[in-house]
Amino acid sequence: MKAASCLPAQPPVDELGQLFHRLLQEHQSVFHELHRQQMLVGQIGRRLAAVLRAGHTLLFFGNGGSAADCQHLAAELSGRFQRERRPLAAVALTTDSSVLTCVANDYGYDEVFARQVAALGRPGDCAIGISTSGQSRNVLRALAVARAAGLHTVGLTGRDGGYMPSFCDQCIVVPHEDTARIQEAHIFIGHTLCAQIEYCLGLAAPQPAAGC
Ligand SMILES: O=C(CO)[C@@H](O)[C@H](O)[C@H](O)[C@H](O)COP(=O)(O)O
Ligand SMILES: [Zn+2]
Repeated sequence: MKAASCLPAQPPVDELGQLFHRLLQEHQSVFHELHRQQMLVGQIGRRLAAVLRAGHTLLFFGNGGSAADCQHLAAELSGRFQRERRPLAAVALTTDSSVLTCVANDYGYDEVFARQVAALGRPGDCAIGISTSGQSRNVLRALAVARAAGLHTVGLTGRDGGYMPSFCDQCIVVPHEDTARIQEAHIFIGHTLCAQIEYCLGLAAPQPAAGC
């Protein structure tokens, strides 16, 4: 075990304070931008609710931190979010290491999500790709396969959107350069979508969302 004397004598209060100050400013500008896009968030939430109401499935996919977001959001829906209610059909395509390693090894990493979408996706389902850069080829490939198979396609992305908007029926771009800030905005959007799904399906206490 490391001796306590290895720790700095004083916590770097000024640096931490500056960091928090900068993060607050960055979050303020990101959330200001999301506020501008709230109509789009509402439209996507209503569309996802309609997909689920019709007995279809949401398929989530992304890399790294976005893979974690996919699992997080699929769990909110198939497991539990804010209310006791029936489980909803949502799955993350990022979790089965046997499928991921088989497909990457035999067909290439670009195919790891596309092949699962081809195997599992049905017309009327919704494919949700998450990529902070909008440049990840495996995410773009899966969206292309989904669209060709008659799935609705939704993207969460960042920076200038990369190629994502042209692969998606509905796409939210978080116009920030820092991957961490984009991911934080994505999980905020994801939670908002979960709340709206529960509201639209009559599964939660009222929240301000019209026209479900
Ligand atoms: O979480 C982080 C960085 O915050 C990383 O794991 C990050 O998700 C990975 O580098 C991803 O491969 C980036 O892919 P993408 O978001 O550009 O599609
Ligand atoms: Zn991250």
